[in-house]
Amino acid sequence: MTPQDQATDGTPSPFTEIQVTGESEYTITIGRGAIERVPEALGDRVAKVLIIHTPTVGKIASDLRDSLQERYAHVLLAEVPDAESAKRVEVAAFCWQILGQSDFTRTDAIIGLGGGAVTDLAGFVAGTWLRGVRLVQIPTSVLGMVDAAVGGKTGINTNEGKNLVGTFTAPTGVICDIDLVDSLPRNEILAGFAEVAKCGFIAEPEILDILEADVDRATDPQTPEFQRLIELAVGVKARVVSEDFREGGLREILNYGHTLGHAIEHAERYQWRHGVAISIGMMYAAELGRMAGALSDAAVDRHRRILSSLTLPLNYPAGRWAGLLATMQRDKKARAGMLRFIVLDEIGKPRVLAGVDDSMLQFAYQEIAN
Ligand SMILES: NC(=O)c1ccc[n+]([C@@H]2O[C@H](COP(=O)([O-])OP(=O)(O)OC[C@H]3O[C@@H](n4cnc5c(N)ncnc54)[C@H](O)[C@@H]3O)[C@@H](O)[C@H]2O)c1
Ligand SMILES: O=C(O)C(=O)C[C@@H](O)[C@H](O)[C@H](O)COP(=O)(O)O
Ligand SMILES: [Zn+2]
Repeated sequence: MTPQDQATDGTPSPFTEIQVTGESEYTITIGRGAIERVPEALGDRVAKVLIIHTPTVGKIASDLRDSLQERYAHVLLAEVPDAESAKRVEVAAFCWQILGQSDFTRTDAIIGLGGGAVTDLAGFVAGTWLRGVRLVQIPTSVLGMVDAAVGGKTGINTNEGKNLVGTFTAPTGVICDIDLVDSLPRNEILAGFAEVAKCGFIAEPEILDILEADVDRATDPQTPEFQRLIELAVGVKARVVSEDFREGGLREILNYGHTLGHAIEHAERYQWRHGVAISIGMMYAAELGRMAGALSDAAVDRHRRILSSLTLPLNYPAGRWAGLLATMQRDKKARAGMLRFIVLDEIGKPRVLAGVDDSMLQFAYQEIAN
């Protein structure tokens, strides 16, 4: 991962550019006004573009269509249901139908515009149409910018669980235009910061220092601290994905807090924000890390302090353990029926914890149950 402040022709770039390398190579462009870089991200020889978006960003989508129409023969919009309702096979089929009826070929492209749910769906559609067409992600939520749109994981949900169907589909470019989060509700900003804090806990303590110094400035899109945090979190993700795109090992650290977090999302019928569920999941993983013997009380308290400063929840009802445990058996990190968790030995030192007996899992749950 190489942050750059110079464009390839040597002229200074007004944007921060972070490269993903390895199996897939692409640039993540960050900054106010970065949406002007969409044509570069799409690349040459594209004739048709489908912009998949939610109603909440309809105006951004139609402005983007108008600007791209000067350059591309056909620019279409596909408006899909909001939030997790987008991540359903019926919605993917609706998008495939538009692509089929518009004769999209392998040189055409899809843009995912919206929160993480839409970029997950758009990525899945791009990865499956003709076995893969070009994809540019334009996240409009904090969570999309620092995580969902950035690393090439795509997915939809099934009745049995979260993200159970999906692909690894690298985008040809990711555009994180900070202007786009100006309309994002405050509670969505804070939920997105769960994934920012996650990057701090697993790999980048500077993130935690900035959050602790002044959480209001850190979460205000008008401040330099906000953009710095987006860049730091994207940097963590880009570094990990560059080394292990297909989650053979290292990439699992990005799943910190997700084993329980995904089970909570399932239990709440996907009505909870992802970041909110992950906050509880990280508190649980911290308790587990402490019980597994390594994470200090001070580090667990640091989790508690930082997540509550973001007004994120830390607890879940005591009586729900059996159902959560059953759902966690379907976690993608499980191997041969054995649950595996990401835990920390200390801040910035994640590892896999496997083969834990149910009593320890339940004991850790009691620490976060209310
Ligand atoms: N693929 C990955 O690596 C990855 C990583 C993290 C999360 N995810 C997935 O991302 C999803 C969560 O993403 P999210 O938190 O962005 O949720 P989301 O996509 O549901 O967006 C949250 C809400 O904010 C609205 N919104 C988005 N941008 C807006 C804007 N600029 N102005 C006004 N409203 C706006 C959306 O319409 C939605 O109502 C989950 O499905 C999660 O599983 C995927
Ligand atoms: O990019 C990854 O890898 C992650 O695990 C990032 C997570 O924040 C994200 O929620 C991801 O979608 C979870 O993936 P899953 O494979 O557990 O469904
Ligand atoms: Zn996540």
